[in-house]
Amino acid sequence: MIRFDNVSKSYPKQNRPALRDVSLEVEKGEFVFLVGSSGSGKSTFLRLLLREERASQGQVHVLGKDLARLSNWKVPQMRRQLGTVFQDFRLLPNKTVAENVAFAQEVIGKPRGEIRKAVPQVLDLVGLGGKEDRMPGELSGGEQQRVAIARAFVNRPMLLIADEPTGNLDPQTSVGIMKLLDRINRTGTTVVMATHDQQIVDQMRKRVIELEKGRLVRDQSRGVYGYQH
Ligand SMILES: Nc1ncnc2c1ncn2[C@@H]1O[C@H](COP(=O)(O)OP(=O)(O)OP(=O)(O)O)[C@@H](O)[C@H]1O
Repeated sequence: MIRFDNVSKSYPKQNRPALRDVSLEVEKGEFVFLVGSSGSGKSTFLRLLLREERASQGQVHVLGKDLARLSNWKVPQMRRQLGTVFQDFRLLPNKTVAENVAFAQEVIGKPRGEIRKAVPQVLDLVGLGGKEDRMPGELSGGEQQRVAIARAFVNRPMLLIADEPTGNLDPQTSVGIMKLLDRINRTGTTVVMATHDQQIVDQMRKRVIELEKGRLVRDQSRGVYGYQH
């Protein structure tokens, strides 16, 4: 699903790389937490997966494709197989819950009939049945994140990328969101989630990858890497 081979990423005018010599693999169906303090490189890692950034060195493979060799016109096609969820939900404020979710299908040209069927199904799955016609501003943070997850999941992505999805939520609401992400993972969707929330990481008992100053310093399921401070 994901393979990083000796990946480094340097941004212009930064005196140290955001990622340094990172190698790892994530298999289909895994649930992986990406942890590390602020500035450790988590968002950079996720941006490389989405090909919003390109590696300075090494190879990034996603869904079997070497992203450096993927032509620009093929990037949207690759991204269609990925779902994304962010801390700030990123919903369209002037569209209803159902329209927000439908939009993800419209942009990839799904037929109307299919959209009409899929949207209520996925809203039921995330626990928002009956709220189809609400506007995002009328929902709690947890509900807004459920809409965002429904939107990310409606096209049945192979890989769901979540960047601090519980960052704006209280602990109880966060637990509900994590249960939902776990359910989605159990349908076969691989999940990679960056988080600062140690409590969630402890509760969920999933694979944990830790970055520190751009280096991979811990991969819980595969032993400790030999990085010395
Ligand atoms: N677009 C950019 N241009 C220049 N430097 C960047 C850019 N994005 C990130 N960086 C730098 O790269 C390093 C890693 O940042 P990154 O955002 O990947 O970390 P992070 O672990 O996601 O942090 P946070 O938890 O605060 O979101 C930091 O030193 C940051 O300043």
